[in-house]
Amino acid sequence: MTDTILDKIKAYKLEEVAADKLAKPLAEVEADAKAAPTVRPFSDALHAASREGYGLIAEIKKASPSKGLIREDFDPAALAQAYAEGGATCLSVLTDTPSFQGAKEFLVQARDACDLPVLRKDFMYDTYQVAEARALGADCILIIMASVSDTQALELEACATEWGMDALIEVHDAEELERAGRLTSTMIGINNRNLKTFETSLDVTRSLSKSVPADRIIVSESGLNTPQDLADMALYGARVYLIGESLMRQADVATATRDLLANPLTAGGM
Ligand SMILES: O=P(O)(O)OC[C@@H](O)[C@@H](O)c1c[nH]c2ccccc12
Repeated sequence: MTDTILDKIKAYKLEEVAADKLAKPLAEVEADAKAAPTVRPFSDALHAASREGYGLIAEIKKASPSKGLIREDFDPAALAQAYAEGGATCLSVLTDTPSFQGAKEFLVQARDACDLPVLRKDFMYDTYQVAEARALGADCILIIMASVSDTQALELEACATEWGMDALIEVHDAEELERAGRLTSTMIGINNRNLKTFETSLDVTRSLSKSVPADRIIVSESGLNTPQDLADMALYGARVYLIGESLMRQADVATATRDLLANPLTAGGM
């Protein structure tokens, strides 16, 4: 069977982590993590925002494997400030370089420029990467169920908890959602994009949302463009959104963010 994009990413990521461990041993990363700025509550902020209106995790994303370069004029600090000004609840910063032209340094720059909690958006396999996330200042990590075993997911989640961080558990089908139920994190990200094919459809949130237990909060991820898309997802119980490309393509990111979040479908008004 030919490798999927996700298989290829996993292969280079494991090599990268092995090289990073040689360049900077775990003990040093842990020392940096202990000295890092205090954790900002990520999931609490989203819970609170989604009770009032919508919660938004706004993504700082320069490029992607499916779209190539998304934003030429790319300054993580300025983008973080624009997102905060536009009313984003949290930030997501891509730290993967080969596929997304991201960088670890972008996370540091974005977080320093605002008060928002920050998700390290990367492909996580090893608890070394979790300690590294905290050392960079991250407040939350991503666990992609399509790319890890149950044991790995549990290890990554436990490590995030030890460092005081939250975890966003990403799923794309019913089986992954079922596996996510074995973890304790309350944030379930339903990725509308299939990371093996890059096919994107909001039907993924429409169909999986009904199987998410009531004590979890749904984050609808990817392919969201308009206020109508958000209202549509809200009808399926998703009041928190992870959005990158459609905002990254705007000249005025603060205004675009504000416009996207205006007039939310009120909670209970369904
Ligand atoms: O740019 P979009 O279509 O708004 O999507 C954002 C985010 O959901 C997407 O970047 C993403 C979701 N899960 C991921 C896992 C790895 C890398 C990237 C992602």
